[in-house]
Amino acid sequence: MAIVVVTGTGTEVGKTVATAAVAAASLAQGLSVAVLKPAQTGVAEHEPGDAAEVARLAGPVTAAELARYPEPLAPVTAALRSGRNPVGPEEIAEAAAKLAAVHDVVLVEGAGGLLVRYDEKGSTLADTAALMGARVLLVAPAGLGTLNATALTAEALAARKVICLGVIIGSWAPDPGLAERCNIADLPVAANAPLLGALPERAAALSPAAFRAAAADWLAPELGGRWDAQAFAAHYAPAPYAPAPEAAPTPDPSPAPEVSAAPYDPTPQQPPAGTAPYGSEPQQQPGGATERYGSVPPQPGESIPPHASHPQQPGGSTAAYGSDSQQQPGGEASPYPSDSRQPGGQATPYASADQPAPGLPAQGEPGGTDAPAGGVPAQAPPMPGDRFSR
Ligand SMILES: Nc1ncnc2c1ncn2[C@@H]1O[C@H](COP(=O)(O)OP(=O)(O)OP(=O)(O)O)[C@@H](O)[C@H]1O
Ligand SMILES: C[C@H](N)[C@H](N)CCCCCC(=O)O
Ligand SMILES: [Mg+2]
Repeated sequence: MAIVVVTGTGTEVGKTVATAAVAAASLAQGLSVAVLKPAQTGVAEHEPGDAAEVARLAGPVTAAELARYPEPLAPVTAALRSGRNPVGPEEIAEAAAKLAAVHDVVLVEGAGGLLVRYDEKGSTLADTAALMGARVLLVAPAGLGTLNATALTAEALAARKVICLGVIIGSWAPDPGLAERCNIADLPVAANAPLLGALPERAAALSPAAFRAAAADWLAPELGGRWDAQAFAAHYAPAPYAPAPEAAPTPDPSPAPEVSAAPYDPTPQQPPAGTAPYGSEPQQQPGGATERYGSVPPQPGESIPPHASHPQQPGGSTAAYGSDSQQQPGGEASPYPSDSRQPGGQATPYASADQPAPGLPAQGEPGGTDAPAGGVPAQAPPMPGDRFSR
């Protein structure tokens, strides 16, 4: 009934694991699920491919592959080198349509990123999604470098008028760094689509039973889960930016250099090594602080609101995506809260930055799936596959 294409910012970002989570959440809702991996590369004939991995983790799905090429390469390259036929968008669309006729949800997992070539014409998964009129889930890493790849993928989708349902973080570490924490707010901006989930780093290592029990904790209600984007953002929000205190001036013990009255030399002087050559030397501020952006430097004790002009979600709020899970009080796009509390002082289900979020097991804990999902919005049971066709 609904065909959803799962792409990523690249290879090895967690598309298969995310596909398995979406499949598991759908199965738990009583939906029938098919997984189609049009071109499986880098896997020998006797080995399980990505579709089989989804079935292992998620449960009883129909797992389909159209072509398999042993070398770990882009599909068209692997096909040509192996002497086998490439698969193109028409063949993929036809197979997906057949599966969609008898399943509620069909998840089509690409190979690598969106613009990887499938055939000699240069057809890509993006072209295939456009041909099928299917929506796309984008799996992205959390860390530094993800924003550019996410924005590029979003642009490529928009250029083909393909709708991105949202972003899933393919692997969320128990000890995320500053970039990862900031990217919770920045990824939806880069993608121009909401954040719809985050899979814990060790998700694929869970037993199938633990994976199935926890999958809904990692996915937003739009994907059949109970993951709360706002609570997740509040829990992991980084501390507001605070400039390092200025170092107290230290007395210079060396004697002052003697100044000799040199005769005037009219030849141009070379700038000292390390000086910017283009006349764009940042202005030096009193006190030695370098101000690059022309704004007034903070005074001691004055704090700067983090990303005060952070752009809002499309439409000024996140309601455009059929969920208000990311909406902030007053319709503001998500700022970076400075503590782990919900507006109004209510503690989030994420007790502290040191505690794993629900469904995100701590190191060494098996599963960790029984944490309460306090504050989770109630979700009406969807019609088969309808969440993907809004
Ligand atoms: N959340 C996770 N927990 C545990 N392992 C993970 C997780 N995400 C990814 N991995 C591991 O990282 C590797 C890449 O993940 P995955 O196979 O999902 O990537 P992919 O985006 O599907 O790549 P491909 O382009 O080959 O299809 C796999 O070995 C997988 O087991
Ligand atoms: C072998 C690998 N795991 C994927 N199946 C194929 C990834 C192709 C990536 C091509 C590229 O973007 O350079
Ligand atoms: Mg994969």
